[in-house]
Amino acid sequence: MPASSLYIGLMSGTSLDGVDGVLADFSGRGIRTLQAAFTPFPATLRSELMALQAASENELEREALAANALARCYADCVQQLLAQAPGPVRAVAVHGQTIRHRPELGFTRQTNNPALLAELTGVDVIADFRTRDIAAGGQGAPLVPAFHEARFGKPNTVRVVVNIGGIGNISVLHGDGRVSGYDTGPGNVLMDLWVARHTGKAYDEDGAFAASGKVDEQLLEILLDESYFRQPPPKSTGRDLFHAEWLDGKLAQRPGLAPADVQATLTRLTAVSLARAIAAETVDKPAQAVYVCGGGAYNGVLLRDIETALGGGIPVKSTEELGVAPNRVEALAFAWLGYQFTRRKPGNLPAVTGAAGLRVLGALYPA
Ligand SMILES: Nc1ncnc2c1ncn2[C@@H]1O[C@H](COP(=O)(O)OP(=O)(O)OP(=O)(O)O)[C@@H](O)[C@H]1O
Ligand SMILES: CC(=O)N[C@H]1[C@@H]2OC[C@@H](O2)[C@@H](O)[C@@H]1O[C@H](C)C(=O)O
Repeated sequence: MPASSLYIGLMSGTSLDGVDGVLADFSGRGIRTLQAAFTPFPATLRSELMALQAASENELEREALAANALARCYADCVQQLLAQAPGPVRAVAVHGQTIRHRPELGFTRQTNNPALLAELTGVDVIADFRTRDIAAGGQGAPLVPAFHEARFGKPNTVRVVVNIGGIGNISVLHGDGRVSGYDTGPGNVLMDLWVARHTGKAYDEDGAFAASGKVDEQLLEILLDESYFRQPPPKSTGRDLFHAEWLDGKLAQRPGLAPADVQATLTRLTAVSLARAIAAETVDKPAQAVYVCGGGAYNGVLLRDIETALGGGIPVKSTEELGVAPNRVEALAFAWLGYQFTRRKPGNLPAVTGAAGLRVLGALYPA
């Protein structure tokens, strides 16, 4: 019997909202998503994962316990997908939960318990996708550009794929096989933090809170005065840099603003930092369109801000137009990375991460 071409991809990203899963088919032509599922994190796990983003008391033990709880959430998501699978699933490819990302120190940490996940699901698990790229001198991130090229690339067409999760990142598909990309800075992470502080909501639904305020140009300049934005690629970032203390330090330089005005300005910050990165990477040939994925694709104010920041001449669309719903792209990317692993094909792009060469990414935990 030929090996199954069905894979499950799981991604739980910097927003810490839960785990997105897809069941994908890599048989024949194309990459097809058959089903999708989402398992939200219980509030206790979410707050513990948030706490583990920075040094704290007894963190070794707490990380191990959080990894066990995380594996149970992953298993729940996998079970939902297995129940709908038309045949046996070859492997589950799981990102894990980033709790530290310090490539400049030679490490990144995605907490996880893939052995427990294999035990709970009875399916091969492929995990730990970033460390090999870092071992080869790379950033270990972003990894999605190779997948974006495989799924969304079109010959002789310059396309930009923008992921707006907690962190923002771009993939520029130059249409001639070249791909560039990097993390641009905050995606939703600062907006989420601010809206939660002032309204108690987890995120700014369709940018409504931002729309009720106005951008403060002075604060925007203060926020943009961050060396990360000026740093040349390869580069990647996370909550290690863009956290509450970072924001509060900036706001202290421009006190007394209405909360809605700060939200409007944070939305603009994400848009401007993305647009500047896109412009810098497409100087020789402008992009024909920008395709947005990640939760930020559901924020209309942010999308309009990006279009304006790009100068108005480049259409900003959803990856839905290319056949993949925005909230499925990252999980599908990990299913693809799992597929690459089983074929012993590389998952990284040295031109993006800065690694010394192409590498097979991941480690196998057999069922
Ligand atoms: N309807 C909506 N309106 C506005 N924002 C939304 C909406 N839905 C989702 N979001 C935003 O998207 C975020 C989740 O995005 P996503 O799941 O892509 O992030 P992630 O995968 O955790 O992060 P990363 O890609 O950085 O690892 C939410 O925290 C929220 O800020
Ligand atoms: C270290 C880490 O978890 N990085 C994430 C994060 O979320 C978005 C951005 O920062 C990106 O670099 C990456 O995720 C995607 C899946 C990637 O590797 O391409």
